[in-house]
Amino acid sequence: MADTRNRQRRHNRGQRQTSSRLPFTKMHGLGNDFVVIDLISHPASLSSEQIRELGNRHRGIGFDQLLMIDAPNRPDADFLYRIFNADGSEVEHCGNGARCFAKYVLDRGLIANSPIHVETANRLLTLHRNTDGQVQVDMGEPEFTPASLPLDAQQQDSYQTTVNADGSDHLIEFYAVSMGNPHAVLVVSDCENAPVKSLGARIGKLPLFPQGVNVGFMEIQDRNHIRLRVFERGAGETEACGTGACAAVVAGIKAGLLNNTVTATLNGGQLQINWQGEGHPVLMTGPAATVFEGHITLPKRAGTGE
Ligand SMILES: N[C@H](CCC[C@H](N)C(=O)O)C(=O)O
Repeated sequence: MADTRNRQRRHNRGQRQTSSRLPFTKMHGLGNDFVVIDLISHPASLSSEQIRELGNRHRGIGFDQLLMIDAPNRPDADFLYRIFNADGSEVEHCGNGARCFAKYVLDRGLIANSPIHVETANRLLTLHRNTDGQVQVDMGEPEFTPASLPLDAQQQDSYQTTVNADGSDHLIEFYAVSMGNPHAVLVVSDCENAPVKSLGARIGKLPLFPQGVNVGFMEIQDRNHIRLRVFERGAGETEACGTGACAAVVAGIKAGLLNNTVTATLNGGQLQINWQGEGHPVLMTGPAATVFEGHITLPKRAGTGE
């Protein structure tokens, strides 16, 4: 049944007519904010320039990421999930966005109930909305090979490099983790006062990371609690980063610093992260919120009389 529906959806995608008024929903996960558009119900295509303009917090709607809901390519998925940073770059994963994705499709009846199987650029996520409204995401397994980020280095348990920021050289040590998207995790003694914006921006531009990287600054409070701030690739420091929280906890567990279930406190609130070790997926649980609905007015297409 689902596959018949998805075959029809994929067929419709081939017939894509660009709508001139495109409905959107503004959502957030712990203050990491999103514009969500449903391309199954409202076929449209957006250029990276249009995405950048929509992401502008003064001239557009404003968001950290734009999330697109579309018909899946895989027969074992209910939906396709595409993610674009505010700078217009398309990326592989967004954890806070996945929780909002689940809320969106369930609230609108695009699917009757959990579990929801969601195809991304490089993995299959499973989303469950709990009775308390929180959403649990099976984020897939972390990867540590340099090629999985990518990271231009030989594989090690941790990496060291020198970064120039704020006019001086900083020798940094970081863990490299892929959650489908790349993360460099630094352990710091004082998260509140860490140079997240200056150092995060510089690390993100290092040639070590040919496709950029999300930079996490993790303070270990005890074996079950961390404080985390993330300078995100393509968005800057955000209120929260779901994949960043997963990457940080995985790095801490792998380094023997954390237990298997950790509460991560980000600027915008808390996420529960669980990882049972290599060969297991990372489970992330947290909230999702809808803020408002609106319409994007797209430029009329030449020759269509729209
Ligand atoms: N900036 C990330 C994508 C969004 C991740 C974040 N918002 C999350 O909740 O995981 C990247 O370029 O890989």
